[in-house]
Amino acid sequence: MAALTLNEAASRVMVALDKPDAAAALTLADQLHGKGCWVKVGMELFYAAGPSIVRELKSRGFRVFLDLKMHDIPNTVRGGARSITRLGVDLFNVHAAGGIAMMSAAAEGVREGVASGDAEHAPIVIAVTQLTSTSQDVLNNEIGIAGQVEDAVVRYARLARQAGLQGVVASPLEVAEIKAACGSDFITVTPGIRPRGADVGDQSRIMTPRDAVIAGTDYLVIGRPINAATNPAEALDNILKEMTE
Ligand SMILES: O=C(O)c1cc(=O)[nH]c(=O)n1[C@@H]1O[C@H](COP(=O)(O)O)[C@@H](O)[C@H]1O
Repeated sequence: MAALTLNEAASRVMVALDKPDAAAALTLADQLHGKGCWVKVGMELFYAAGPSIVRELKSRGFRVFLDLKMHDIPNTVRGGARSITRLGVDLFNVHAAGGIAMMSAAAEGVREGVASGDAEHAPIVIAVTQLTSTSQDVLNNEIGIAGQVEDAVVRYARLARQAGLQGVVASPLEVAEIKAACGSDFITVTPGIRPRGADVGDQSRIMTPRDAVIAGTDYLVIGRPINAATNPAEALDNILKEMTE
């Protein structure tokens, strides 16, 4: 495998703007401006700042992953997906646990949003498999799903593919099995990234940035190792350097 250039590495990093309001998120975004990374807007920021934060980030030239993890009846998810598509995000997610009908409805909502003429492009839609905070023990003994985490993840990935979605969110630990089951073009977006020595926090299924690249993941979602750093730009630079080695 050829080593990544810094630009290639940056285009595969999605920095989670997990901040309490628009001002804090935009301060962080401005520190990352020009690096070539994506930004991710999740629940904390979106519920505080609303759709306008997506427009602000798009106007600054960022590619935006809207992480609202929709999980509802198909009709509701279809409408949500239509609204998100009109908002102009580049990628968004739903929960695979909603099943094939729900995930297909998300894809249908995207088509409707594009057909309405209000969207410039169709966002990529991916499905969350098992959250990276879920350990083998919690899966088996708390949630009550038997078997290996990887098998549960691959099962959800297959459902997402069947529903016509373009990829999944999973841990980088599961990328090889997902690609083997769903094809190399099936996109893997992987949180649970921790540089060596970084605080693991509430994550369970983790990998270093370098190992995630070697595992063949398409996108690395990185939050606290960058957004809680004293110097986020420097933290990102260090991670990009590691990814290219
Ligand atoms: O969909 C996600 O982005 C997501 C799925 C998942 O399984 N695990 C996960 O951590 N995430 C998100 O990825 C980010 C990880 O942040 P850190 O743990 O701070 O690096 C957070 O914004 C999470 O909401």
